[in-house]
Amino acid sequence: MSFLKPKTHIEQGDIVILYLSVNSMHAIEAVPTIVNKKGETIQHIFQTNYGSLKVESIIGVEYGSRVELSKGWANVLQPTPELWTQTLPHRTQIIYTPDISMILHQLEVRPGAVVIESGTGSGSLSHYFLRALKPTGHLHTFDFHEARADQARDEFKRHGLAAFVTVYHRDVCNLGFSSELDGAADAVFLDLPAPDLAVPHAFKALKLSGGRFCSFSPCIEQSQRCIQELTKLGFNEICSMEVLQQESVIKTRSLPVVDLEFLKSPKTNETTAQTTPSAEESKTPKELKKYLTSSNPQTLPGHTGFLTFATLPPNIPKA
Ligand SMILES: C[S@@+](CC[C@H](N)C(=O)[O-])C[C@H]1O[C@@H](n2cnc3c(N)ncnc32)[C@H](O)[C@@H]1O
Repeated sequence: MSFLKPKTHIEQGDIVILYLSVNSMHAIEAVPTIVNKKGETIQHIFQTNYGSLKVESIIGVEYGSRVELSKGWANVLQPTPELWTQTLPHRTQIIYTPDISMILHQLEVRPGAVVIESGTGSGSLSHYFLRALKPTGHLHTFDFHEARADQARDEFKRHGLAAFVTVYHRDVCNLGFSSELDGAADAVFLDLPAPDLAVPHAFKALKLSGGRFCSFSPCIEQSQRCIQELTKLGFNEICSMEVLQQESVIKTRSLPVVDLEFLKSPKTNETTAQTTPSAEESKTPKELKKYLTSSNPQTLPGHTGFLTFATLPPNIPKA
């Protein structure tokens, strides 16, 4: 139940983030025993690069504390959607925090909002929707892959979020969202290979008072087809964007400095020979000076997908 509200201490059954470093984290379930592949109940020992952890030992421990591993130590953290995205079991490609921040902002997801999502996938984005719309809103999430829908439903239950989400096993492109949801949604989000096929269903599901739409597509052709459908149905404020991270590395560097003082000297025919250094000389660095510099790192996170946003204005007839 560790996703539901802030807690001080780890309780049995909590999902706990075992934080070794910024690039090494694991999500573990705080239970003393587990069932192995042979069906035997065994003690829950979790292996890390810094040795093993007897999981029973963290039950009752304060969140944020440092715990001993057999060859080092780690911190035990309460999970947030951001930490979950970095540690969740991948059943599909997932959406990551930079794109998700833009999605939540543009869809104006807030407490009380009714949001429709498809596909559910690994539930990465769903956890952020749930945090934003609790305690009075609801997430309706759809996936046509039955095992994924079941796993997501089970995960939301174990995370204490079941009251705020309904998981459906359904092909939304062919069958649409449930008819009970017609005119019910404040926002619709699609992460599908053919989002254009689901746009008419999103149109139906949005409230008569209007709402926001978003589709995430790795390829621009998918976005183009989606935009054609949105335009036909009367959506406006249509906009496609990419969230790209541009990092700057700030460092003090020692750089060779060419002495350009000679440029200030008056150039007379007589003195030029003495005051102006030869081309070779002027290229020679005279000394190293320290400068505070800014540059881009060698590698930057690149393209993830195109985010297409649109608004359904109020009172568009849905005949
Ligand atoms: C890339 S994953 C979604 C990942 C998710 N946004 C996340 O962050 O974890 C796409 C999902 O869409 C589902 N899907 C594809 N076509 C679908 C359809 N027509 N109806 C419902 N689900 C569909 C797939 O089964 C898959 O689980």
